[in-house]
Amino acid sequence: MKKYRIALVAHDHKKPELLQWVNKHIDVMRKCSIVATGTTGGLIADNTGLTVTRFKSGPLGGDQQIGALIANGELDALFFFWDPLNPAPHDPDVKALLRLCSVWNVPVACTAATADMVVTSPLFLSDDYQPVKPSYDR
Ligand SMILES: O=C(CO)COP(=O)(O)O
Repeated sequence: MKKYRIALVAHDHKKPELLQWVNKHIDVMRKCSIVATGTTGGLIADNTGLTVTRFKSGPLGGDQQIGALIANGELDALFFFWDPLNPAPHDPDVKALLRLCSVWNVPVACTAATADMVVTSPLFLSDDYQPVKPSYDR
């Protein structure tokens, strides 16, 4: 079974929800190779024992670092619990990250409910399933 390469990101008010979600799916998470933005990654590593590769904090470029993974075909799914109720200083980066998921057909879950469905799908962790990678003529 291949190691699924996932990214975990949450804005501050959503961090408790993401941590709870990670613990709920801890067995699946152990089968994944996990990257995260800085503060999110620290929180998850400290509270779950999972190994997490931490990038910069979101406002300092962490979202863009994850975007680079997507552009390079190095990420299988993004779990991004962004905050719909509080403005982020780096909102352009947030939009850019979500946009790249659409550009490259990368599964992205922005709510715990969607994230539940993604990780419980038989396609998740499956060696057989490869999402169509769009090719762009430019
Ligand atoms: O701001 C973020 C995503 O846009 C998350 O960054 P932190 O994980 O460092 O809080």
